[in-house]
Amino acid sequence: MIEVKDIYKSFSGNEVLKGISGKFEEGVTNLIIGGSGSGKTTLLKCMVGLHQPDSGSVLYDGRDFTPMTYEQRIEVRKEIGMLFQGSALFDSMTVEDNIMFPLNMFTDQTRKEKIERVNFCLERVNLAGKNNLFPAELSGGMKKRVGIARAISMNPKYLFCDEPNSGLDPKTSIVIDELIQELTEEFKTTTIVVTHDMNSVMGIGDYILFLHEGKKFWEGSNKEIAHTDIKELNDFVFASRFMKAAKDKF
Ligand SMILES: Nc1ncnc2c1ncn2[C@@H]1O[C@H](COP(=O)(O)OP(=O)(O)OP(=O)(O)O)[C@@H](O)[C@H]1O
Repeated sequence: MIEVKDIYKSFSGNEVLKGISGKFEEGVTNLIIGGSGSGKTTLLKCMVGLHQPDSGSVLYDGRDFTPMTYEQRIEVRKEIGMLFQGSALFDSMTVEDNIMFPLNMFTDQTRKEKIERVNFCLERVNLAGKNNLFPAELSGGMKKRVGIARAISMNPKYLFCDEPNSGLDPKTSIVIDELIQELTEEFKTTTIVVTHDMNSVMGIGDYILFLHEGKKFWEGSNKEIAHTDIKELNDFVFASRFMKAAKDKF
């Protein structure tokens, strides 16, 4: 479980996060949603240590991450898998080398062990045998799946996904969402997905934290979201005419 407590973060006097708290349980898919500029990515970066919050704390199963030294953070970092926006694969490396990268960085496994792990991860994301392809030879959806394979290569306790559906067609987006949900349940990871994709919200949002202008405006599940009367949340979730019309069916 990851808990954030009263996180504040400003950039040059611009207060972006204004006291965010929330609990992200293991084995379920937790979403951070909100409009553009609401602070989702900033919160995620504060959680993984890419930004230092001005105040507040981030607890990884009770371990307070924010005051940790660089060396202590590395130990927690080894337990974190991260799927970056746009996949962030190394273009000059094969699929195999991309997935092996964290294993080379953080473990002293033999090459045979690393290849076995790469093959397991590739199989798990339905890309068995694609080891020697380069990112340029992959579709957007395949790149995401390689990104996921790399994110789970270290068998993480915590899995962060920043906009996993960006740039994907709706059908491929659902495949990626379902894969994230399956892996979360199978490996009991504490999974946090930053998204503004409404299909994801309705499909996999076990717990949803809605940010608006740097504040937590609402939290709940995808079953509850359709029945809230918070205007800011309704404006966000049911922004399109299609979603407005479909609201009563949820
Ligand atoms: N490194 C930074 N320096 C200065 N301002 C920043 C920095 N990072 C984010 N901001 C500002 O913080 C605000 C929130 O940005 P953030 O990227 O967290 O929003 P978001 O909800 O993830 O938006 P989007 O959905 O568009 O990615 C924006 O006003 C942005 O300009």
